[in-house]
Amino acid sequence: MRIDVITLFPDFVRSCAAVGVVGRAQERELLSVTAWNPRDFATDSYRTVDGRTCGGGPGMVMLIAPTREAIVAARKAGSGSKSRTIYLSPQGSRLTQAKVAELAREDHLILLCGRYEGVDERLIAAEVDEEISIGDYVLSGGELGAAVLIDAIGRLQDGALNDAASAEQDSFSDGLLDCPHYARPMVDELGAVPDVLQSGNHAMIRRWRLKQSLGRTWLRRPDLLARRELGSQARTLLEEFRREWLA
Ligand SMILES: Nc1nonc1C(=O)NC1CCNCC1
Repeated sequence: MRIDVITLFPDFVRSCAAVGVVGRAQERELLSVTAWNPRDFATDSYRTVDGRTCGGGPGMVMLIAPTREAIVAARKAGSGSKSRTIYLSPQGSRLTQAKVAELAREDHLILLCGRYEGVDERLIAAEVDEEISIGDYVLSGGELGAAVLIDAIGRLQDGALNDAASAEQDSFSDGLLDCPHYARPMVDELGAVPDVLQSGNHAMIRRWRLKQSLGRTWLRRPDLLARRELGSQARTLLEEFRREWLA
């Protein structure tokens, strides 16, 4: 998968994509992340990329011309594979794991990162396929949104995680929050690892983990539970968790 990022801060984006699972995915050529700076496409001697907001008011807006040139160059670099252009913005649809999984199947993504008040609306209308928000708050730039997207998508590339199963067990991957995790020592001054996890009984461990995921989701994110069909085993486990919790 190829990801091109349009950003005034290419070093930031490159450094985010060079570490951890995403860095390893790039080394394994499962993913490439390339940054394009609109400033490199500005034609004036000041390399201008922003302009005053039309109609007055505070702040600057990213200019069409250099930003569009950077998008076109990124699209061309994708050597013909169909690209999908995403603008990171608070006006976008909230990012979910389902959306991450959908985008992770694309061959070529172009991520547009706004700065200042954002990007000229005409450029969004002409070049952007979808606006995505990473949350209902305002950042100083879309780069953190792009970094979040690159990380979430990168870890889903086949071969990126040493154990592919962990992607399936992550929070949200099955619409539930993740279960608690423990490492040695089995007994610590902070407490002991639950006995079931020391039992070696894999069926009981799977049952315990599902029960914990269901219970945590019920306690912390009932909205997720409301959206999820529960099978009979899940309903039984959740009931068991609720009874124990309320006892
Ligand atoms: N929330 C967000 N999810 O993606 N991008 C977000 C964001 O706040 N972008 C900034 C909005 C103000 N202009 C600079 C960029």
